[in-house]
Amino acid sequence: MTSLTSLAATISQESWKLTDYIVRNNLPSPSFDLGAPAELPIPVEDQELQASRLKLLRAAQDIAALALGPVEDLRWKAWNQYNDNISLHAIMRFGIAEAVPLGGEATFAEIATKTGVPEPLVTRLVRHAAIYHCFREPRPGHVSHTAASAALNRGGSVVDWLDMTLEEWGPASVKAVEAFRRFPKSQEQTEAGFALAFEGQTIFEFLAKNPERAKVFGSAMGNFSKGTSHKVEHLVENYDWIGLGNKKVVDLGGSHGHISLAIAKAAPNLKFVVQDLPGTAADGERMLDPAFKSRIEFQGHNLMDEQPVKDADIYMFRSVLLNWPDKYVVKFLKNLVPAMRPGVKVLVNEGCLPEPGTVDSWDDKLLRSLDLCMMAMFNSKERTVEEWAGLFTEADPRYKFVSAKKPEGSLLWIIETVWQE
Ligand SMILES: C[S@@+](CC[C@H](N)C(=O)[O-])C[C@H]1O[C@@H](n2cnc3c(N)ncnc32)[C@H](O)[C@@H]1O
Repeated sequence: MTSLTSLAATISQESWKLTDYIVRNNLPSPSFDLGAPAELPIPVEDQELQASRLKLLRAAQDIAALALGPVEDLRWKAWNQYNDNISLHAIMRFGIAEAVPLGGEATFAEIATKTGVPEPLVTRLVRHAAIYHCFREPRPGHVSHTAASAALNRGGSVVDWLDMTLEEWGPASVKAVEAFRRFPKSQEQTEAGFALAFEGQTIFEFLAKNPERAKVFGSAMGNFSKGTSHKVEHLVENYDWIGLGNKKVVDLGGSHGHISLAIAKAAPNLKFVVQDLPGTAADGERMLDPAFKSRIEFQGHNLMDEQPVKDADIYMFRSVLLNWPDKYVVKFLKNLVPAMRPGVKVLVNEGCLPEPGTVDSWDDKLLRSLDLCMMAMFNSKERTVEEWAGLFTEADPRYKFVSAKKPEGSLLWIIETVWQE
């Protein structure tokens, strides 16, 4: 049972553990100020410290909710998320962080001149964002940076992440409830929240027509793959790629080939065919390190069509099937059947929804948020291990489930099936 005092004790205890590590290692203290580290300086591989950090985060969230009381908590949850996004969205869209010099100050009028946003609006947006520690107003009318606004000023993947989230995911999520009210049993991407928000287009059609948005998406998602929970090393180090020897792997929906490349570096006898929609495959081929040209080939291929590579030993889907409703996953697996021979494997490297209460609530929230995000964007979902196994059986009972394992620290599981006649 949690109470204000036991949560406060947890917060105090876990804060001390983290502070002790930071002080003993002479690391900079976490702070909102400009110059503070952009990430909490705790090593990602130190599981004990990371567990402390999770306990602290959970307890801090829970104590805020208890201090509000259930009704106020619900009220503020709904209200704050939308309002915080207005200021954050505008700051990102109009480049307000870039208009303030790092280490200096800018007046509201100067920011208005640089960004073209009227001064009264700049004032309202910045004063709102300052409450969540993005900018400071050290004296009336003058703006300086905090650690968060400085990160926006420096640009890079965090800005791409905000850009993608606020420009595309936000509108899709606002339309999600309308989508499932209008199309309650739909398994079509064209009836998802995203399509309702973007003139009936699927996200893939939209990105194909808007290359500048595709670039932002690519950068934001690439960064997600580098995050600890999705990093490619989990797949490289937790499957016996070297033991496969001299085999051929087809990487379906492999984008620009960064996953195949990482595996190719670790297993020098494997060859790869990276398949994606023609434009993406062509870009991947152009970008490929010439040293790998003899081992990694790119091929334009639509998942909707029959698999053209018939002599591979492994067909791999990595962060691809979660974008598709069940009926399409079954279709994609059926499209592989003409290429199957006894012993050929299909690997799926995707998230698996846990049984409630079996994983840390922070990870649980991340997975369940991804599940809702998949619903809003694609009318698809995150699946349990049993649901994955069921889709293989539905596609063809000759797919035999071998194993499902979750590498330590990874949110993506490695699910293996083998073809048996
Ligand atoms: C979320 S990305 C995953 C990329 C990569 N596998 C990874 O793990 O980073 C999904 C990929 O599926 C591709 N894709 C979407 N629809 C497709 C289709 N109909 N046929 C082939 N690829 C498709 C997209 O272009 C994109 O590269």
